[in-house]
Amino acid sequence: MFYRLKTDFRLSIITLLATSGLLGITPFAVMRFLQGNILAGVVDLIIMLFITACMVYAWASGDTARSGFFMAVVACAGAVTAGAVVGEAGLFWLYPCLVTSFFLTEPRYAIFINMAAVVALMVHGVAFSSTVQMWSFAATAVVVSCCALAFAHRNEDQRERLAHLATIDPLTGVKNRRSMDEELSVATASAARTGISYGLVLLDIDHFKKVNDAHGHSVGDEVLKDLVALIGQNIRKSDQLFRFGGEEFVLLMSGVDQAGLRAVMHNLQQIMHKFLKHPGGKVTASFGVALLKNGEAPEDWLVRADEALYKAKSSGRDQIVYAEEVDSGETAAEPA
Ligand SMILES: Nc1nc2c(ncn2[C@@H]2O[C@H](COP(=O)(O)OP(=O)(O)OP(=O)(O)O)[C@@H](O)[C@H]2O)c(=O)[nH]1
Repeated sequence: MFYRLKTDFRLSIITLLATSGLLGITPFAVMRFLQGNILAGVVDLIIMLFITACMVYAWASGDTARSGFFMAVVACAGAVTAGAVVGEAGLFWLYPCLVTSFFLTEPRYAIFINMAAVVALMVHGVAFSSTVQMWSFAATAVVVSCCALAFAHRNEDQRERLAHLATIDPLTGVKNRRSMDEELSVATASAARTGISYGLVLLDIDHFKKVNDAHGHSVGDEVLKDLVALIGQNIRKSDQLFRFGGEEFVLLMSGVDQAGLRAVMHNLQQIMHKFLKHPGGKVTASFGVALLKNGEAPEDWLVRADEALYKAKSSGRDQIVYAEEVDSGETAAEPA
């Protein structure tokens, strides 16, 4: 539960608004029934019921876009009804609703909902004691909405940037290990559902420490960037490259069979031989390749590719080793 609240921003806003709304409205509902103002009490009850329904729907379905939209509509409609039924005192409820609209639903919907709420109250008119008060209310409602829009927009922007930073390797611009874990799970689930075959390549640059030691870390960084650019130019759009860590990368390919995988790997190795260089000469890499088995878990798949990579390293480096051959005990290193 706390995990969902931490990771789903809109769900947390829906929960916060619903909880504070219920806590805030309950005493007024009780007071109105005690004072004999049955209509206002029933309105409060209906609003509370709708708010609860929206929150329960959001938690149960995970569809926070729809429940957020309805929550914004319910909150604003409730505030308008409160203004219409209890008059001036009810107007204050609209302000928090105008602000939260922008956190519950898309800006264009929030603007529309907020405008509709303000116009409805103005057309009804009964809540205002004078025309000046009515226009002051309209002006302050617009100012509050504009500030909320700007704040929500900035907040969304920063959340997107943070999400991007959390999944991208800053040096090479490819996705990081965290994204890889997610994508491997997606791939294994998709293979089980659709039967599409997936290939996994673990690639490790050979003697990279020597490149750093001999030419400096910045040259090493350039080699990593060149490698990523080179691979990016020679794989399909649907293939994904991840930085596994240090000088190790993972290439995830979809819709490949054993023969296709061998052709791609051979081509990649040739291209690296031809184009990947540092000031002292050629840069080579070792590859561990594994085709996803039926029903295999992502961790086991990765372990097989890692074992193949280990074999490639121990067989002299600059080699491609296929996990199937390691499994069957063949000496599988494919020489350069
Ligand atoms: N320039 C640079 N170097 C890095 C980066 N990340 C890791 N390294 C270096 O990569 C080197 C990896 O060294 P090792 O693990 O010994 O591997 P290796 O020298 O490639 O040897 P083999 O893999 O056995 O062929 C270390 O020197 C790290 O400092 C990075 O982002 N930039």
